[in-house]
Amino acid sequence: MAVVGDSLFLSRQIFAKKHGFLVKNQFYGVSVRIPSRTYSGIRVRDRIECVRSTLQVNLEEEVKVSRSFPFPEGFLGMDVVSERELKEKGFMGMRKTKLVCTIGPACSSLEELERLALGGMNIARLNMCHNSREWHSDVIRNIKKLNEEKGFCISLMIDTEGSQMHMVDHGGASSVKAEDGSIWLFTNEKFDGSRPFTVQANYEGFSEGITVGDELVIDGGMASFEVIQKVGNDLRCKCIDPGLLLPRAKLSFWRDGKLVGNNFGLPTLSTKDWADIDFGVSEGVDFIAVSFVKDANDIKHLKDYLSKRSSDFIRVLAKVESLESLGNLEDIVEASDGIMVARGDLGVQIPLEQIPAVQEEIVHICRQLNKPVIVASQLLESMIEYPTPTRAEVADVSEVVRQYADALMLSGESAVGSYADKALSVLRMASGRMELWSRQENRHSLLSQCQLGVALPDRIAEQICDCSVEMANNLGVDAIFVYTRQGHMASLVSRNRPNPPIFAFTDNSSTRMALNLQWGVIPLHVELSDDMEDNIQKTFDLLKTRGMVKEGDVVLVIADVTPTCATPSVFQSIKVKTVV
Ligand SMILES: Nc1ncnc2c1ncn2[C@@H]1O[C@H](COP(=O)(O)OP(=O)(O)O)[C@@H](O)[C@H]1O
Ligand SMILES: C=C(OP(=O)(O)O)C(=O)O
Ligand SMILES: [K+]
Ligand SMILES: [Mg+2]
Repeated sequence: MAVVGDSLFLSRQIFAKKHGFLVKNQFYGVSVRIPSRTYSGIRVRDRIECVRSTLQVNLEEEVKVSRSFPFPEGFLGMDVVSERELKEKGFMGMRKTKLVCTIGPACSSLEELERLALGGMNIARLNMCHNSREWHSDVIRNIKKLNEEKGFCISLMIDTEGSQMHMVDHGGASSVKAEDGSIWLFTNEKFDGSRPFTVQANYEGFSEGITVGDELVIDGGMASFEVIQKVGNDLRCKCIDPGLLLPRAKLSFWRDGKLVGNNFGLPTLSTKDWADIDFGVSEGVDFIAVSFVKDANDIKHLKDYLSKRSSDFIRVLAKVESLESLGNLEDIVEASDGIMVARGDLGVQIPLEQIPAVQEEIVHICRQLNKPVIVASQLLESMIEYPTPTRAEVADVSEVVRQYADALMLSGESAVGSYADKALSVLRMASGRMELWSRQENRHSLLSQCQLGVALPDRIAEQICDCSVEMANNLGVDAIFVYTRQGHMASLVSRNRPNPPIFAFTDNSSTRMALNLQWGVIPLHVELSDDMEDNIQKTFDLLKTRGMVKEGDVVLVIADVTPTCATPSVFQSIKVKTVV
């Protein structure tokens, strides 16, 4: 590994030998951060040429090995599941809503992960609350192995633990019952094993600002207590609503129907979270989901940190799961690369009956501001234990799809459940059915006019995407092809939720993995040249050889690949082409 102060080689071959490898004289496998410019991605060849002329360049930080497998000639990177779906069901049969699975002990072996991959998992989520980094690292290795060897395209997400008040495990018991009227001591004092009627909180300041008469709610309503005495930092409480205390159950305090002491000034990212983030960077994950985001600064701070640490563009998702985040929603959405509606903790901080409306509002704002949104938690909760979902659960999943969220997420259903594959297939079936219904019934909810871009090229891009989707729907084209480096145009097209699938061609590896989260987008890898006609012909030929398009298919083509020598507006284009 090169470090700060190292100088950089002269020849491509020597560089490759040290930090990557050459295949057919093409350079693969590393990205390099050089002062004032980042050289990243797969095709470093041209960039190496320009570095060559500088002769000696100080590396700003260590050279990082990123996406490390060489793409063979003609590599498209279309995941085998989408390819199979296309061949079996045609363009219109392709699923649009993306699926995220939380990986836990019930699905972490290579075989189990492959079953989820075959079932349509687009993103694997690793919840850093649980298990060791070594364990997560093994899962990441397995997912990368499946991508490289079996042709899947599964993106990786880590989810931070965040600073949250909860009970610590109580001496191995899976749960403890709190009976009506029983008196309990809540303390931060550490003790081994279990003590009757004593609960240990994870955070020493947990009782700060709490007064006699406040209500202590466990896991958003599993059980409730009234604070009857404050003894130093400890709280003596009487159970007023009996229930189960599970390991790591969440604690929240209420006064006059309002949440009090919102995590008491704990930082959004703890020391452990920063270490987990560094772990994610070194493992080359695609997304970092930040728990308990309070405001946009939390996100800006992390994005700034990542831009200095990683030469890959790691997307930062904000989890909306606190009262505070709801107050700063638009700013948070704007600052982040996507949102997770984390209904689990949200249900601890706001009354449950408010969740459906809040969810719909967040999904709507994300679409307006062009950010992907995941709806998470308890979608199919009963399937942790049972092989079929309840009718209410299927209705909930379908409602998320009807609202046009980008992705659905499994938590315990896949992480610890007995029927992970079945739960995934319920998501697949329910989303496919609701998407079809929405199309057939023409239920498109049109975007309300909301101009995102300010500069002319951005406004042009937006107009092209809005109009092209109207065109694609009216003409009934088979597919939309978007040529894009950063994925912006692909996401603008996705935002309009078109009837046909969106094939997004990019030469940027992190763009390809990030687009996995976007509704209706099938990300593909292609070497993009400045000659757009050539790009289009090349991809048509490739897809035709693979049997994915055939003569007579009609494709709407949008280009967003701007040659360095031209002004952007000249090259953003839209055309309809028939495959010949
Ligand atoms: N990596 C893991 N190792 C062990 N258990 C896990 C892991 N990830 C998730 N789980 C289990 O799955 C459950 C549901 O996952 P999730 O919703 O992500 O977490 P939580 O319930 O803690 O918010 C967790 O409560 C935990 O029991
Ligand atoms: C997804 C969520 O976060 P976590 O599982 O990390 O608590 C949630 O609270 O809904
Ligand atoms: K988490
Ligand atoms: Mg949460």
